[in-house]
Amino acid sequence: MSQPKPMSHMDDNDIPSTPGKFKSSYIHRLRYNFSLTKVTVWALVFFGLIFLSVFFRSPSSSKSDDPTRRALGTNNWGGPTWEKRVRTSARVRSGKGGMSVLVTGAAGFVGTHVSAALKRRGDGVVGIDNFNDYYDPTLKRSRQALLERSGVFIVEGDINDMTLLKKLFELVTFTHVLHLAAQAGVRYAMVNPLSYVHSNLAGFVSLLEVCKSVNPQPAIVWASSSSVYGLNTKVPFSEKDRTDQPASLYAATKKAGEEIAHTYNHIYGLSLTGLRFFTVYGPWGRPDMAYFFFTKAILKGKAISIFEGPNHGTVARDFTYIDDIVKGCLGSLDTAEKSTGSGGKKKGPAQLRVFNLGNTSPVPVTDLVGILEKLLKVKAKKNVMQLPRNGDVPYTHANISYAKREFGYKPTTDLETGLKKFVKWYLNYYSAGKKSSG
Ligand SMILES: O=C(O)[C@H]1O[C@H](OP(=O)(O)OP(=O)(O)OC[C@H]2O[C@@H](n3ccc(=O)[nH]c3=O)[C@H](O)[C@@H]2O)[C@H](O)[C@@H](O)[C@@H]1O
Repeated sequence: MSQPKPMSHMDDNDIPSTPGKFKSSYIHRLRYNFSLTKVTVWALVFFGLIFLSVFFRSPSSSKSDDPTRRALGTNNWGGPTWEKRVRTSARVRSGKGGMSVLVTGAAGFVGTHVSAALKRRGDGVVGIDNFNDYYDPTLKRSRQALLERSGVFIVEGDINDMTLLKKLFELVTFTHVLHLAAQAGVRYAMVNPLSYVHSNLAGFVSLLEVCKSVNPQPAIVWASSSSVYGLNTKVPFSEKDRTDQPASLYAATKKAGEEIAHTYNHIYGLSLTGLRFFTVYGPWGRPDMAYFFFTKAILKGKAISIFEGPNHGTVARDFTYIDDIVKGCLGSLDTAEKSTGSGGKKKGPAQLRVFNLGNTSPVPVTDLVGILEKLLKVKAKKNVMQLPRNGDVPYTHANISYAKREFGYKPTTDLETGLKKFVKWYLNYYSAGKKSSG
């Protein structure tokens, strides 16, 4: 912005601010003085308001209402060293002929496990994650360190940043995208609904927009959710069952994601596979999930709320162990066909699939608590209460025959075995490093 001249240097020949109108020097100076004072006053008011809004904003409102609050350090990318790290991480192990995968949400629970598994078998992997603070970001940083040690680089950025996504595709010819970045959690959707729109809708569309334009287009495998079955009562849930009655905004955004996937497949020839995960649990899991925060509360002697259905009905979940989910993700990636479009144009029909990835063995939440009590050797303080109207559904149960047929998906870990591994990790992680469990 140009600065006003100092008063002493102003003369009658100065060009008036409104062309064509003469202003005397006196009036000009008077106006200049007056407007300078006005500008100063308004600037003070403006900066004062910014100061007040920053320092007196209530922590709860900033945490719950602003979806962008979760985006931390999204501009931390670029430069020759960064580009080299991206390229190195994406490199397929020589002689392997494997895939090169962009994993979104790579510092998340499922993202970390699948990225590590891909790298182990020789595929190239580049992660992207915005490290938001929906749950303890130090856990995400620990997962990042774990991946770093196995040679996976996680780019810090948001999937809504299309410039960043385009840059990544400029640097690497990704054959596949495993899209796991999302705002997860059923109940939090009532607290911060716009964060679901930001990540699960806008973020997904941004990613698809970039994928449809690049050449060659990658095949995309992405995380939907068992919650899309919503109020469906026909069990076990089959991919053919209705999914038009979501019980939470979270479920609605995942269902919308499935319809958006259909559109991008139809118009642009993108190969798209949606995975309906059923309550995934295990080591390095998500602290917002019941098995995780129940463990923490039980160990601290704090009470836990256990939901039950009407007339003391059982609330149950088809809890699925992380290793089984990893196998399902790898199977989906391995059987994903190539996208058919190029230059943003469809050249022929492309693959469009949706799979249930569950355990086919629902367990009541009361049994989950019983197993945790046994493993932790501590009696839980239980508050049994009616399932609140918070987006939770009473029951989930996956029919997995489609995934079995397509890529031999066969879960092998029962809840007790899986929780044993989780508890072992939990005790080790939170005691060894003296980390706080949030
Ligand atoms: O299957 C899925 O698609 C979903 O699985 C989980 O959602 P949810 O099954 O509700 O998992 P939790 O939040 O861990 O709840 C597990 C069970 O514990 C119950 N619960 C939860 C919280 C609580 O305080 N008490 C309680 O009894 C819930 O009603 C539910 O039956 C994940 O949080 C979602 O991100 C995921 O999409």
